Amino acid sequence: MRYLSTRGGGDPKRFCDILLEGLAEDGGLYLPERYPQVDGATLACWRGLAYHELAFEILSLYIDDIPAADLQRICAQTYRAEVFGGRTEITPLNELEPGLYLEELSNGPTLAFKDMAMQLLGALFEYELGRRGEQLNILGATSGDTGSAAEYAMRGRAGVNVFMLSPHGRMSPFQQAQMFSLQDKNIHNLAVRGVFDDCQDIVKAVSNDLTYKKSRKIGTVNSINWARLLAQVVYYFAGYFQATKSNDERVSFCVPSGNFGNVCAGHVARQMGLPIAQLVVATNENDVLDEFFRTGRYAPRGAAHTHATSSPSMDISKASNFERFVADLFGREGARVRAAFTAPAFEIPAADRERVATEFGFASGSSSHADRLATIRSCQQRYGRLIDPHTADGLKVAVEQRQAGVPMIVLETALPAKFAETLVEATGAQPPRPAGLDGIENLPKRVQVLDADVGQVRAVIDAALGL
Ligand SMILES: Cc1ncc(COP(=O)(O)O)c(C=O)c1O
Ligand SMILES: N[C@@H](CCOP(=O)(O)O)C(=O)O
Repeated sequence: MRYLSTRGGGDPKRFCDILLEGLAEDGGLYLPERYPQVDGATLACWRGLAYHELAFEILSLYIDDIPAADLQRICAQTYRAEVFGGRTEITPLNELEPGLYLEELSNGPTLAFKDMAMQLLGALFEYELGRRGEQLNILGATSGDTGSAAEYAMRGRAGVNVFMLSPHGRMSPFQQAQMFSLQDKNIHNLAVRGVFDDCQDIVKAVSNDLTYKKSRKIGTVNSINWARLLAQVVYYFAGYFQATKSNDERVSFCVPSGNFGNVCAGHVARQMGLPIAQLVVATNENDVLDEFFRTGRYAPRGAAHTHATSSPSMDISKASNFERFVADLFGREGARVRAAFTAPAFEIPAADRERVATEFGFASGSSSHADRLATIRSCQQRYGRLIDPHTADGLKVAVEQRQAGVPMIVLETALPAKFAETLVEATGAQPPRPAGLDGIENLPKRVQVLDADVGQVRAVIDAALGL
């Protein structure tokens, strides 16, 4: 399989090259030249596979530069019950009521869905860097969960340093503690005075300076990296197999969304032929994506118009991965994609708007603080299940968008323990904490606070590398 930039520049590349490269040289994001097609016979063979076996089957359709035996071993070592809360299914499906399901994606080490891909990415980086005898300096941006998942996946790994930018004071106390309490020498936390989008802009600016990127060996763990998305495709198949008995059935997914990585993985699964009826994008008050799906206009907002909400990991107004979907919508016309994503905003023609829903199956909705609290409460009362504020955004929108006769799967993107304040406001009680995490907020913290300034970030990287 070869990979091409959404903006059409550069030559086709192989998987392991783009794994280490992250952002494409022309500022675009990598996509496979085509989506491998999965027919009924293949689905029938995959039904009943263990999660790591399913992961291997899907990954091998996209990765032809790692020997099969090695990839099989990496998948088996990554997707083990011990790493994912003792659950052998890895992403168990819970029936809330007939036709409405919650797929658990947050049983990994940092209690959010990011672990699903990040654990694999850590193993892939270590494998490929070892093979090449190289080092990688990861520059990442987080609104709360990518950061800790990446740091837990990369801590102590040979050949990898992590520099993680986060919006100063905007993550929950638990999220901050998870990241900032790590004392490993290869982990560097940089809190930026700004919002997540400022952090992501800095990551892209540093990566777009090709001389700097090459000389410092800068890579990425954000969903900028195709490998992140590819790993996330697997749990759409796993959810589908658990919710259905035959491959003639269709299901819909509702996905709490911010940077559009998670639902973009669903889009890839659907393009491969997984029988998905709808992909429902659920946003919080930062509803740029919902606005697009309702109106056809994509208008990213600045920091002043990005609200601090009680689902803070989705406080994003410039959805990086949206470019991948638009590349498919525009028939991979690189120049058109570049024009759209270098403009302050863009609007798609009416004919394309129709295709977004009919050909690609997208729908959307948004949720507010009051909705979130009400949904957490009603989910606990009706189904006896505690959910986190991001998952609540998803459940609220899922219930609104459900279609008769089509099972709806809501992706659970984090555990309630990460967002105690909102859980207490909704239910009056502290959410339970998995063992070993009591008092994490009181541990000593290691973090540097910086302005939203590319120069300051580069200076920290250079100092850490002894340059
Ligand atoms: C808990 C949680 N839910 C939802 C999202 C949104 O996912 P995405 O950015 O892939 O759209 C994030 C952040 O990415 C998150 O951390
Ligand atoms: N919500 C994310 C934001 C970054 O998203 P990514 O999927 O591009 O890594 C976070 O928790 O950091």
